Amino acid sequence: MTKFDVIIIGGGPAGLAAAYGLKAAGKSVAIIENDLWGGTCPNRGCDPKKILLAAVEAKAASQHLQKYGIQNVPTINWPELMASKHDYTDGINDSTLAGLKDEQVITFHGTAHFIDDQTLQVAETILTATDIIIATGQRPNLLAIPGEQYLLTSTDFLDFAEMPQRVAFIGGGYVAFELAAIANAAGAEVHLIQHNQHFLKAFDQDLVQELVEQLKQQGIQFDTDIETKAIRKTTTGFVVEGNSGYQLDTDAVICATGRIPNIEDLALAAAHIEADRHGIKVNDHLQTLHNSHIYAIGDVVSRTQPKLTPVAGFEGRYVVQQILKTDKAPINYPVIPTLVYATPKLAQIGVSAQVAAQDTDKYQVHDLDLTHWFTYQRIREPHAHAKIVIEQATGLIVGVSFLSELADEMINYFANLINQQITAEQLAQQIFAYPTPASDLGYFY
Ligand SMILES: Cc1cc2nc3c(=O)[nH]c(=O)nc-3n(C[C@H](O)[C@H](O)[C@H](O)COP(=O)(O)OP(=O)(O)OC[C@H]3O[C@@H](n4cnc5c(N)ncnc54)[C@H](O)[C@@H]3O)c2cc1C
Ligand SMILES: NC(=O)c1ccc[n+]([C@@H]2O[C@H](COP(=O)([O-])OP(=O)(O)OC[C@H]3O[C@@H](n4cnc5c(N)ncnc54)[C@H](O)[C@@H]3O)[C@@H](O)[C@H]2O)c1
Repeated sequence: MTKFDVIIIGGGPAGLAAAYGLKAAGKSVAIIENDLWGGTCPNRGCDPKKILLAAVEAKAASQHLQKYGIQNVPTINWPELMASKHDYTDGINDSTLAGLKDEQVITFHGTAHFIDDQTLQVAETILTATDIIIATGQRPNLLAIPGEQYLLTSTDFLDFAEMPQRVAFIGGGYVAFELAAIANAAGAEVHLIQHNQHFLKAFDQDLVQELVEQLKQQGIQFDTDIETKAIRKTTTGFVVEGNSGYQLDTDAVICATGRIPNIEDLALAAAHIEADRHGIKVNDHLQTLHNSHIYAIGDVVSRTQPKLTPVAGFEGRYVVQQILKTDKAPINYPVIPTLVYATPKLAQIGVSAQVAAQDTDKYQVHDLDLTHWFTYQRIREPHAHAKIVIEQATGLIVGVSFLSELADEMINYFANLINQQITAEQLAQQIFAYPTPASDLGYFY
């Protein structure tokens, strides 16, 4: 039996942040991973998606400049683009593992499960630790319907050797929107099948509708109020069968109906760890409910904050401080930006315009059509729109919704303004390079 100060289960962004922090502080640290080192984000999530998006963005930028100096819209060469993705992703597992070994973090490859609240087993190896951190993330939720064996996931899509002629996405959340935009730009006939009429629930619904309209104009078909009942294989492809006689012929069906926590293999009961369908239950120190020395971090945690890479890293760093006892305060999340990487991008942070509208004594909403602002006109974006929520008493920006190709950059500037509580007067004391998206910031107050 080998004993460590800390054992971490899961080698994704959450587990790695904790491992490096604890090792740097002198702890003996082991980390266990049962699949690819690096986890979801760099292997089959954020990063590969964003590499594919590079070509999609270039195509969209050219499209917007037709008749404004660019002739002919480029086409996406999918195999070349996929090779560019592999250039990056193929090395992640080995480089992550090498990085851990360089720092003398002890690595185990295999599926970990609890024997008791201080003991874990990986294959034949028994490990014990003073503190244990669960960082096992989530996986796609697959619909339990006839033909479920034909359902593909975001992981399959991000590895497509060829782009199918027709692709159907089930779901109306982040994954469906982002991957549908990529497939459509790559030339596929795309359907997005949603069981109700509500897309991207956490975002400003006016801006969501504007995004949907733009994606429709680009060729994506939105099939709403369709409960998917079955997937049937045919000689040429698949048929998606839904209520009210819905039938869609397609070549690939991607199930994007949310993600579920990786907890089944952990034998949580052996350590009296409680979980629900959203993940492991923790207190506001990220400790599991009955064991103060067992923590859970990242996507596997049952919590209201969005399940994103920077949140996983934040929790990893927080738990390091908890274990080192350098910080005893409950976790205090900053305001967290969220972003849908479609064409265009949709971003949100802080108080939404809908919430602000319920309390007009407290908030004021600036509803800004940005289409004719120099920044957006220069690149000939067909439509750019922001809603800025200002707190009346302080004049501070407390919430932003942003729809534009530039929303990914802008939302981070706003994250900084909001989290640092920067006033219009303080901003006026700064000089930004001009003309840039950042040099517009003063006009949003
Ligand atoms: C398609 C897609 C796109 C995304 N895009 C973005 C984005 O643009 N921006 C963003 O912020 N977030 C994005 N995300 C979310 C982001 O990937 C996750 O929030 C992040 O990876 C969470 O990190 P984590 O360490 O908690 O979990 P993970 O990265 O999932 O890592 C958990 C690790 O634990 C391992 N594991 C599981 N069970 C066991 C076990 N019993 N024993 C040993 N190891 C185990 C898994 O193999 C995995 O490697 C995206 C996700 C997907 C699927
Ligand atoms: N840009 C980003 O930051 C990013 C990108 C991709 C994924 N992610 C992360 O991954 C998570 C999962 O993304 P996702 O799009 O799979 O989930 P999601 O929760 O964003 O969306 C799930 C969608 O599936 C629909 N749905 C749920 N149950 C259904 C059912 N039984 N039948 C039909 N439709 C159903 C929901 O109405 C919703 O539209 C996100 O919540 C986020 O944490 C983040």
